Amino acid sequence: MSLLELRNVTVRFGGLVAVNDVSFNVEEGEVFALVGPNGAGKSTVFNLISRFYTPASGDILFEGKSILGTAPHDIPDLGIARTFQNIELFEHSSVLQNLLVGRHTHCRSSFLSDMLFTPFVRDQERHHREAVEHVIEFLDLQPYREKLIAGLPYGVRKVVEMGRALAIQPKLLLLDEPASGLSVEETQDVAFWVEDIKKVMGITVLMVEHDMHLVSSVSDRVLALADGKMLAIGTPKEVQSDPAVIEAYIGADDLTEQEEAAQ
Ligand SMILES: Nc1ncnc2c1ncn2[C@@H]1O[C@H](COP(=O)(O)OP(=O)(O)OP(=O)(O)O)[C@@H](O)[C@H]1O
Repeated sequence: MSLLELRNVTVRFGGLVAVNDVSFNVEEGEVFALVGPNGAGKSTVFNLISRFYTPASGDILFEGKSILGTAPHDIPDLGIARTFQNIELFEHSSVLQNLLVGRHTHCRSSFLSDMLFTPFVRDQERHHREAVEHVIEFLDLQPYREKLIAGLPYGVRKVVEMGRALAIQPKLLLLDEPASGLSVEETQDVAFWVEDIKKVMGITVLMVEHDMHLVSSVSDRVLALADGKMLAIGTPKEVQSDPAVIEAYIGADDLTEQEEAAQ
């Protein structure tokens, strides 16, 4: 059984087919990348798995069960955590607080047990702390733990965003353009984190990424999309040399050049 499976998924926005009959499986323990030119449907696929969107047809299975009946706020409870392209952190809270907030979406205590601070709540609290401390250690965030997000460099915020998702201790981590806006050195760090998330933490990773160098260096398998359709699926090498993929990227470049020339 695959960890995640999309079966013939189609998404429409009015007359536009943003995702067109897409099927793929993500196996436990792999790093799987979604690539494709702008507007290919990558973010829409992420938003489907997060349950922000519901497909017009098809099914999405996590650990063999359909998640289409699961509300977006219950998705982390299944073991799926995500980062966002435009970092979504509490700007005026510390790194530690942001990571703890991530954990608390997992909290199973009731309002009454919280108020009474029962042994169950104390146990949960300790468990949350331990999980967060582990992530801080893992991502080398120790120097920033008490710092407010608002004062941190962009590259560190990206790492905190990843930490917030990891603090949930997910089975599947969705990384939405983890290298966007980062320098070459910072992107190399992301490659190391992704490798360690897979090898040391044993977490399966599904990522959307434009940086093909990063994609080739960390991904086990890649799915290329264009105009909502599947173009190719396979190892990074197989996908990069696929004629349909090359064509889609060249087509996209031509379009960008035409748009630039028209301005
Ligand atoms: N909420 C929405 N309402 C209407 N159209 C949408 C919506 N979200 C996405 N689209 C359209 O669906 C198509 C796929 O968009 P999507 O954002 O999934 O592409 P993408 O591959 O993630 O692109 P990028 O790399 O630029 O982020 C695009 O044509 C986009 O304009």
